[in-house]
Amino acid sequence: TRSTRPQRLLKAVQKNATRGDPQSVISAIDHFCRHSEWAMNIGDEKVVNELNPEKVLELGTYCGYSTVRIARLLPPGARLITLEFNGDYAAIARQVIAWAGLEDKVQLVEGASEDWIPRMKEHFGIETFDLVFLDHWKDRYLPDTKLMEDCGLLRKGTVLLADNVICPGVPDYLQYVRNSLSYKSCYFKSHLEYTKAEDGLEKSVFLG
Ligand SMILES: Cn1ncc2cc([C@H](O)c3cccc(CNC(=O)c4cc(-c5ccc(F)cc5)cc(O)c4O)c3)ccc21
Ligand SMILES: [Mg+2]
Repeated sequence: TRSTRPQRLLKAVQKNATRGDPQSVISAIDHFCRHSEWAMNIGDEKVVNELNPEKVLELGTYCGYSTVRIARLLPPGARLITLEFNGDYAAIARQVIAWAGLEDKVQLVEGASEDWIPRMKEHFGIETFDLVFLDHWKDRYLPDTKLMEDCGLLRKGTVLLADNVICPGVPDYLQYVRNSLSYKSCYFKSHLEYTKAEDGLEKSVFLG
């Protein structure tokens, strides 16, 4: 059977990127996807460099592109936990993350966000996160944000960074973080990966 797109992406990484060099992995994926200048270029690097987060949660790994972009910027000892629901994507992402040499900073967990968010404390010993990157099913952004609040995983200053707030769009989540007194929210305009369609990231700081 034909290879899948994630399998072809992994082959491109193993062919074109240097093992242990995260930047070369990012360039190989950009080249493979012909990524235009993506919201990730504005959002992740700026936010991660400003924040210097120790504990990062990513909801939605896919092939590990944003995982590598964020993890390569983390200081020594910092950890990124990334949740991926789809086993095929998780298998590819593990190899992309390993190729980048970031496996000791990243923990990839297979499963659904709603199952794993309540287990962060007892399973990973994580009290609160400094940064959460939301990039999974768009109808899960809001319920999972409320779940993280209820589980006490957000502290004063925790930053939520949400991808695709315009396309495919997450209207219920946007309405919530922009109107809730518990968040200070701002929008980074960009465009959807591979296209010229408008998209953007919403950065929301939890006020406690
Ligand atoms: C519960 N749970 N917990 C963890 C978790 C992880 C997953 C998977 O990683 C997964 C699989 C498929 C799709 C997504 C969401 N992503 C998208 O749907 C998306 C779409 C577009 C776009 C935009 C315009 C188009 F025309 C087509 C696609 C652009 C984007 O950047 C996206 O992120 C996430 C699923 C549920 C999960
Ligand atoms: Mg996305």
